Amino acid sequence: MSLDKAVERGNESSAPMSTAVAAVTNGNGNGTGAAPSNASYRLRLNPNQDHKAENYDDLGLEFTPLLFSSLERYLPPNLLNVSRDTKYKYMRDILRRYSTEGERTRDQKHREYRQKIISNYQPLYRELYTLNPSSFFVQSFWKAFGANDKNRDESIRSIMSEPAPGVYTFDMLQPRFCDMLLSEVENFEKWVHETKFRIMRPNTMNKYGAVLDDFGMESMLEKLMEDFIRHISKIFFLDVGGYSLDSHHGFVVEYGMDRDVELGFHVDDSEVTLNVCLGKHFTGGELFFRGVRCEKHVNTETHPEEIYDHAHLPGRAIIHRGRHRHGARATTSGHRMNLLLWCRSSVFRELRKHQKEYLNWCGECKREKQARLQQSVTAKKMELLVSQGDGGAFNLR
Ligand SMILES: O=C(O)CCC(=O)C(=O)O
Ligand SMILES: [Fe+2]
Repeated sequence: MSLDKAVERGNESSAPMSTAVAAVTNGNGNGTGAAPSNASYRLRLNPNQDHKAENYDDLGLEFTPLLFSSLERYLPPNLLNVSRDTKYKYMRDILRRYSTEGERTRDQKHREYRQKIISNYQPLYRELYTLNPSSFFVQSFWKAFGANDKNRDESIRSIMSEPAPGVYTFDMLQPRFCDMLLSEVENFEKWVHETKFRIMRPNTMNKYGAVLDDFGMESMLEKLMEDFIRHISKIFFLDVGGYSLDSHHGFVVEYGMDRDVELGFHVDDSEVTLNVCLGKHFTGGELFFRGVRCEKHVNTETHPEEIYDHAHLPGRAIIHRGRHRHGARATTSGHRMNLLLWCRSSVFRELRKHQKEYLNWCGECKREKQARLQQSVTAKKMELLVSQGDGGAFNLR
């Protein structure tokens, strides 16, 4: 089985720039003032949580305005209270070092595309666009997140099943929420059809489905990632970024005889993927998993213990590493829609560039490491035996 990488269409590098790591050079707030030379731009290692950031909505041509509000908390202390314009220029110059002009133009076009949809599409259910845990989630799910830090981990663990290593399932969405989201997507597609608006599909492997972030659900899904998925990731996916997830791609996929039928074997462009079935009635569509792999080992064979098939149930979620190879079998009757949240960590991606060998999350790297260890233990044993043998021979002499 050869494998594809499901890549977000038209927005392949949409993870935010890794300001938290790459641009950060000192943690002691020794900023250099309002007009530094290119080499002396500094950001703090940790954000100033008490600082109230400015609004940059009217300056959002080159980068998304939210990026400036988030980055402002990382400014050196002597820059926090200078004019908004000075802060803007300082941050813009830093951000420019992390993308090419082509990438910036593409991002800008994408923002304009979203803006065009959002200002023309009339949502069916406005309440879906703001995260409301008590009406979105089943009680067991959102209650698990209410505990304090230490108990939270325990209560999250208590609602999870791990049917195969690295794959977790749990009840998540209320039936009413699933129905409303299905209707909202149908309503959006009706609008797309009527207005002949050309929309971008969720990724390179789907002809159907819709990107929820593109028609107004971006901040709701970001909150879902920040307040819920990051906590899960901290417990189960520390090796691929854990709590550091900081951007997402949220979409629905649609299957049926008149839609996409199946989804080929692939890895996601994410560190952690949340996949929740919304319904409606269907047969087939099971997910199949075949082990976690890094780029180098992505096409290596599957070992029996890595084989796992998952049947979808409306409202039930499955969460896994993006690099966990998987696909979806044919939906043989009815209509299946699933909510997908690909969560990414810019910190993990930055660190990953410097890590060349033995990735602890890749099944094949782990096996190779184990084999090397075994080899060196055997070699050591041989060495000892030989030297003892020599010794023995010497004694006999
Ligand atoms: O069909 C599904 O439920 C899986 C979708 C998926 O793996 C993806 O979009 O990355
Ligand atoms: Fe996938």
